[in-house]
Amino acid sequence: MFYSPPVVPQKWQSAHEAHTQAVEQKFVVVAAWILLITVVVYQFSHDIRSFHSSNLLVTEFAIRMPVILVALTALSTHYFGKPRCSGRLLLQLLALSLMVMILALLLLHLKNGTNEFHQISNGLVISFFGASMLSVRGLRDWPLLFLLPIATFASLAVFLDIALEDVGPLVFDPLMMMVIGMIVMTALRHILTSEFLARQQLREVASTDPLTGLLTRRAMEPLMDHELQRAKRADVPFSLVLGDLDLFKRVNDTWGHDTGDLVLRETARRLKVALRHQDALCRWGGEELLVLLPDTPMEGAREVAEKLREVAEKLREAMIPAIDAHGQPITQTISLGVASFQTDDTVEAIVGRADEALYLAKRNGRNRVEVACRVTG
Ligand SMILES: Nc1nc2c(ncn2[C@@H]2O[C@H](COP(=O)(O)OP(=O)(O)OP(=O)(O)O)[C@@H](O)[C@H]2O)c(=O)[nH]1
Repeated sequence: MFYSPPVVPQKWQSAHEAHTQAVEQKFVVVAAWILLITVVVYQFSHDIRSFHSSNLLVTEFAIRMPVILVALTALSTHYFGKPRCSGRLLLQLLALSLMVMILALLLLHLKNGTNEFHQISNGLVISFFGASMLSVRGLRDWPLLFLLPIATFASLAVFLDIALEDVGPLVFDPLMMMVIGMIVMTALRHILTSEFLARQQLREVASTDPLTGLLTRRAMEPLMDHELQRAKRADVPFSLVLGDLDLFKRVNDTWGHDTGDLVLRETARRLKVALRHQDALCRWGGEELLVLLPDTPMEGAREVAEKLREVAEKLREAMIPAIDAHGQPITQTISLGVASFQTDDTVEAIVGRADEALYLAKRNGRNRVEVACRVTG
């Protein structure tokens, strides 16, 4: 195939959906302004356009009304937040009301036998192109935006005894514009998706520690902020566990930096497997790891920390094949400090308390868990 459209991997599907919705929200504002201005201009520019059906002015205005109302609704949603309508729905309504308007105008002029079809034909070309540009979701929108209005129009034409042969030449150009519009919109959508994928890849590189594959400290900070806000708003607990590999310098000094890296990587992998899906584990510093435990009070966090300590301790058996060349097993343990959210907390304060608890764990002999004291106000 000469062209393959960008494919969004499963893991980014929901982020891509959010991105598409954000694009739709912006797009709808531009589209609403353009439609509002053009429809109003067309309503009041009959003389300039040598459009002589002034007796149909009121009927035409009624036919244009749905577009005006949908555009005003879209602008009101954007500027005042009310009514709450999704961008996609508004785009569909804008495109649909545009199609209904232009086909109804065509029907009106055909029925009344006016001779201004070159004007109507121009309007059809512009409207069909416009509606196809509003179909942000591509061909999925096509049946609703084109098939339904055109089928309704054809049925009404037959019902009103309008010969469909007379309509054919009028709709040929607009249908071509519809095809062109769909192609342009598809290309635009693919460009937007490619940009989204490039941005996601960059973000993933920036948020992943290359040695351990864990989140970086920078990626963890917004997660902690988010959890702090949620805890304050919804009164749900959360905890942090700060872990530090014990006497890690000795591993490096004895076995070399490469083996140190291996121990660090394997510890990180095993701790990650031991955590729940919603927990976040990051490399906080050199050989320091930080765990964010949402919806977890102090006691639960202590249990998790104890489990992590045991997992790290078992690393000794796991590492034997990896360091077989040296002929000796590595003993690697971890000390952990636990701190939980308290009213009026800040992220820095919780991390600070977890750090103090970790310091205590080191002082009390390493390979142990300590819990930060409650700060009473
Ligand atoms: N191999 C390797 N070593 C690292 C990495 N990051 C930090 N380190 C080492 O980790 C060691 C940390 O040593 P210290 O801070 O003295 O602490 P420790 O030896 O772990 O002793 P305690 O923390 O008191 O138990 C240093 O030697 C760092 O060079 C890394 O990415 N790879």
